[in-house]
Amino acid sequence: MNFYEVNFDGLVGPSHNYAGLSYGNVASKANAKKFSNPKQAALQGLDKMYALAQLGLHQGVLAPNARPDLKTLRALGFSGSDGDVITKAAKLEPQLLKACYSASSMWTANAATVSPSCDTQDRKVHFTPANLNNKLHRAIEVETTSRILKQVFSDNDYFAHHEPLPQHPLFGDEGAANHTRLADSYNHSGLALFVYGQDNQSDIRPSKFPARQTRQASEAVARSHMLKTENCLFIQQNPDVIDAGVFHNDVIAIGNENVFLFHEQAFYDQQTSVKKIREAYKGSRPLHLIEVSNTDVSVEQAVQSYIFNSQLVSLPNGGMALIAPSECQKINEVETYLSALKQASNPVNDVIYMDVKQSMQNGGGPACLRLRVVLSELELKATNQACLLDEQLYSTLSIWINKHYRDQLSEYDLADPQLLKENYAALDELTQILELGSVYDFQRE
Ligand SMILES: N=C(N)NCCC[C@H](NC(=O)CCC(=O)O)C(=O)O
Repeated sequence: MNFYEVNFDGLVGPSHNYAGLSYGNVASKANAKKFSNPKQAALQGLDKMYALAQLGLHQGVLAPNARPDLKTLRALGFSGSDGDVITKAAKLEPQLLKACYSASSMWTANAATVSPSCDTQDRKVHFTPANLNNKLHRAIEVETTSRILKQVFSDNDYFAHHEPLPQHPLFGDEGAANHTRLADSYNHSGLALFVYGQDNQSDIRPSKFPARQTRQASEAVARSHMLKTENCLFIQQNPDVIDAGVFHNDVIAIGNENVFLFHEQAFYDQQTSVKKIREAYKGSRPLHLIEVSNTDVSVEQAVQSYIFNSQLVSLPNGGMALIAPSECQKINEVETYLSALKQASNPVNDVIYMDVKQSMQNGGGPACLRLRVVLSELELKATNQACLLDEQLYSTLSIWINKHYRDQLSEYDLADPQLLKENYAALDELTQILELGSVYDFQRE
């Protein structure tokens, strides 16, 4: 049976804004307080999805969380009408209001870890929604994200949904951003490569910025997903690059099928880590381990350009394409490296640049915006078809965005209770378009 990788991109929500909420994420801090353009952001994301669909790839859409998150604000003691809650929070705790207004669920690489059925011992596709424990604005995503995933992959014969890991720093889990699968092809069982920032039993950790993913979290996910021990590898990210702004492994490495592209300084004790990957890989096709040297692209350039946050996709007619952020074209060394990469003897034979600047300014490149789900033909049929992008859905979503989204948002707009009404009206309509039922708190009260 055929298996496909389906990219489920997060639709950028109508409250997309720059709040400087992510300590350790250089772009988030640098662009704090800047005006955002929600409509443009959502259209950029949708255009990326459409471009991939036009390459002949299966493309899915994941609905955003509803913002503002009134449930959290009410739990923190803000009471009265919805408008009262917003007004009081804006006055007394503007930072909390920003956290509850973040559109951060757009970065669905952090929505969950997913293991395809050819890797799991019960032959189901397993999902663990990420607890995103390190940041408040992200930790509040998990409940709704989990509901959405259950609505998209609802058939229990094919899909297994786990509870998120306990909300405690010991089990900080950031989902697929720290997980790569290396295999001969999507049809074959593969090596689940988990990259963690910190092992709670070791002192090797960054000194400045937080390590968001723990080894203990990755191990728990691998256990729940019933992966074979011999098919899992846990390696540590280089703490120094976390301190340089690499807050997830997908900012310094990218894998697809039998290709793994990574920076020379990506991992702790890199030589040993790479040796372990080579030994653990059981495919019969050659594994392409492509190490990018610091002379070709420095860590700083990698963080600025997000070269490793490209999507590496297998094309229907053979070969692979790298879907890179257009910021890569602004740094000579990076562009030169990418031109050489597609000429070199490896499966990557095309580089396609994509403009997702609105997301990039918050530290989210093309790969952050998508959750990869490898599905067999039958599993794909069992998936909510209203969430799969075709010409019709592309056009419906374009109209929906143009109708509901504001052109511009500043932090002061978050204090306006009218924004809440607009957002909820838009999302209510979206759940009908994507046939999700009542996934939002405001629809369930
Ligand atoms: N690399 C991956 N997979 N994801 C990128 C996530 C970016 C996100 N930015 C933010 O949450 C910024 C929000 C703000 O500051 O307004 C984060 O740091 O968690």
